[in-house]
Amino acid sequence: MTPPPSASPLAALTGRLIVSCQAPPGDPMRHSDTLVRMARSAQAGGAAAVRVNEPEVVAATVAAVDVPVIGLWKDGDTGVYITPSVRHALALVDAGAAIVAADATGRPRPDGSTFADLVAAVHAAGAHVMADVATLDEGREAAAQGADLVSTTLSGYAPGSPRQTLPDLRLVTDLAGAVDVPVVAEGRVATPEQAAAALAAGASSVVVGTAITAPTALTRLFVAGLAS
Ligand SMILES: CC(=O)N[C@H](C=O)[C@@H](O)[C@H](O)[C@H](O)COP(=O)(O)O
Repeated sequence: MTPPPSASPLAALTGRLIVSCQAPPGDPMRHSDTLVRMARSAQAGGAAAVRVNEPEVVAATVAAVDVPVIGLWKDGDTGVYITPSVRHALALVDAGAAIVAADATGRPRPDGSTFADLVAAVHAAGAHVMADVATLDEGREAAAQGADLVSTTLSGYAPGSPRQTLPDLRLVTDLAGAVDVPVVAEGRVATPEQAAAALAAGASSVVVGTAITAPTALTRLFVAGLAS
């Protein structure tokens, strides 16, 4: 197994907030300069890192912020769609991502590769890997395959995980007790109190997306609140 690059920039994430600066297909915010400005705002507010979709946006963000950029490349919206192949992962490293986030659920990947192949390729290219998982077993397996961080990103979205409106803090605690790498709480963290609870549950860092960077989704919540 190719050894991972030196510990930096992982140490800078400990106990800190990571802001996911993404917008879904069709959303008016899905515009490279807009997303870069979101990332700059996140940095100005104290984020330790930003999580950014697609190589073009990653490259523009890397040029605009001083914090580490976690790159992912969503391709499709079913099965393995977060950085599904080695090609996607290496494009993110080429774009300047310090950390590549990728699906580590163990489902079949479109290029027939394994998560371990992706880890080896990213490490050889000089970056780190954040494993997006849905279950404890997937997190264990991802860490055994060389992931540098394990994130609860896919809990509630991939098979075998509970559907819920709250963050999966049970999974955070279970992972923290089972793997030697930092555990990231990600998915449906909607308030500062929930973020703090995630750290207390054993997370090393917390990712917040929708609650900070998604005005369309947040507006819908208020509109629904007025209608009820
Ligand atoms: C499941 C999936 O595809 N999650 C994606 C991963 O990058 C993003 O759409 C989420 O916004 C991100 O994980 C942050 O979560 P939340 O927006 O709930 O704070």
